Amino acid sequence: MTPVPALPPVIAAHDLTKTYTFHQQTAGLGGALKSLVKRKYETRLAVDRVTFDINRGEVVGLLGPNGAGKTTTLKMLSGLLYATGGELEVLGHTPSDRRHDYLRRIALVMGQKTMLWWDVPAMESLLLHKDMYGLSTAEFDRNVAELAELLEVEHLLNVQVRKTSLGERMKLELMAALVHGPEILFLDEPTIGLDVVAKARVRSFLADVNRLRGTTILITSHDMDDIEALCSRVMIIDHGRLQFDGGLDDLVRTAQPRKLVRATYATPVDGTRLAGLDGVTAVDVDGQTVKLEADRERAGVVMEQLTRLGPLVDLDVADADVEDIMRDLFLRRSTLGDAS
Ligand SMILES: Nc1ncnc2c1ncn2[C@@H]1O[C@H](COP(=O)(O)OP(=O)(O)OP(=O)(O)O)[C@@H](O)[C@H]1O
Repeated sequence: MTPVPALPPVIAAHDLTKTYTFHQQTAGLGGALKSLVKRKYETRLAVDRVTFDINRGEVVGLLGPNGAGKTTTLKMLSGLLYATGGELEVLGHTPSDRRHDYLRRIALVMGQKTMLWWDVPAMESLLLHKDMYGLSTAEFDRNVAELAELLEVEHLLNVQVRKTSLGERMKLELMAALVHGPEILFLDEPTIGLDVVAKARVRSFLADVNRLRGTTILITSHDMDDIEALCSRVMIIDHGRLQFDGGLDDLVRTAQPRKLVRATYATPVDGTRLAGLDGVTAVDVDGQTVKLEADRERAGVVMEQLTRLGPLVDLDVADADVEDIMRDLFLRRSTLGDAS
């Protein structure tokens, strides 16, 4: 049998770099005048030699603390910013060329920016997209019907956008982004500010879009539930550098998260004795219950100590959730960085 040739990645970034050049201006009129005469330029390395490939149909989470370079990366991929170094090819295009046939195949949704006109119904904006992307009426009608049904927004299409709620507006934003049938969807914090129900709706919609249309999705989010629900692969960026690229499971293994331990005793115990133990943190004693966090490799010793504290009636050991793992990871890195 002839082997099936591997498909090329839809996104290929090699040593992708972005340095911002900007000038600092001191506050007030004096500062403004001074900066007119003598400008002091500064540079900031926002994305630093990042290399990755993404294949068609993947849903990848781009994670990192504030200021890590996530939005800058998405903006370069979608062609809003040019890269200052490295190579970048998306769907065979150089994004910053902003060619129409490239823009026709991608979409960028930024949770805090709107692409809908505020004072008119969303349908007006959708019709504008129809013209902009040269969609036939049949294609447009089909896409609008499919997306409106998936998002349950049929009743909102003819309502002035300013009269919709935040959650409703995000659904309409997603609709506007997807009406031209992009192959790649770049999402920057799509669930920011939404309530629990709206977040869940957006997540299941995105999962449907990926499954039904095969849309490749690259998403940034500070909400780990978004990532856990959608992404099998995560890339972690910190200080502009790619620190991890792999499965969510691998991340949990690599990060060696601490164990969360909860021990309940038949009588009140003096759990403070555990506070001095190597690898033990966050000891909380409440009468007959002791809660603590233990380093994975010290867990055995800690359990042994717990059994010696008193008559044990229940012992519960769990892994930290992904959110804790990320917090740990970034905290550890910044502490290491500060120390060096
Ligand atoms: N237009 C700009 N000019 C100068 N510096 C910028 C500009 N935009 C972003 N930066 C800087 O580049 C770095 C990366 O910013 P970026 O917005 O990509 O981070 P982020 O990971 O998306 O953060 P957040 O999670 O807070 O949205 C930060 O240090 C930021 O201050």
